[in-house]
Amino acid sequence: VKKCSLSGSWVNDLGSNMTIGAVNGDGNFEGSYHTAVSASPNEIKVSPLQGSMQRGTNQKGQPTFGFTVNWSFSDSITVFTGQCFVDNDGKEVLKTMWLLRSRVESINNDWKATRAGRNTFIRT
Ligand SMILES: CN1C(=O)N(C)[C@H]2CS[C@@H](CCCCC(=O)O)[C@H]21
Repeated sequence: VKKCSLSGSWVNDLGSNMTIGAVNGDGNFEGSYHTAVSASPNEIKVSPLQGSMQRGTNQKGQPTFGFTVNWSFSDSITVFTGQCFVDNDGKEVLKTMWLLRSRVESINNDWKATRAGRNTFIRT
């Protein structure tokens, strides 16, 4: 039967690597995110992530989830949400959408402070 587990190591098409630890009884998890690219001029560092996945029998082994990456090298934060699928070749894949919120100097710049996108992760 199809079953997709979030724990372990993942890579996306931007070359970012993510490692997710064990999912606890509440469906919560922690991990780390290492990005290859950034909008920040600062030196890129590994950043912590924390999140939750839906549990319960109705997930049919392909659970939905959300997590937040608190960037350790820039004044920004990204929230991801998505679902863990087993694709048609039997491979696990995370289909996600994300919002990247950067700190801006003034409320007048709030309009340009949030970037959005889609992203797919496969297992490394
Ligand atoms: C590399 N990325 C990646 O793997 N994404 C899915 C997107 C959404 S988070 C962003 C990186 C943000 C780094 C911190 C900053 O530039 O403020 C970009």
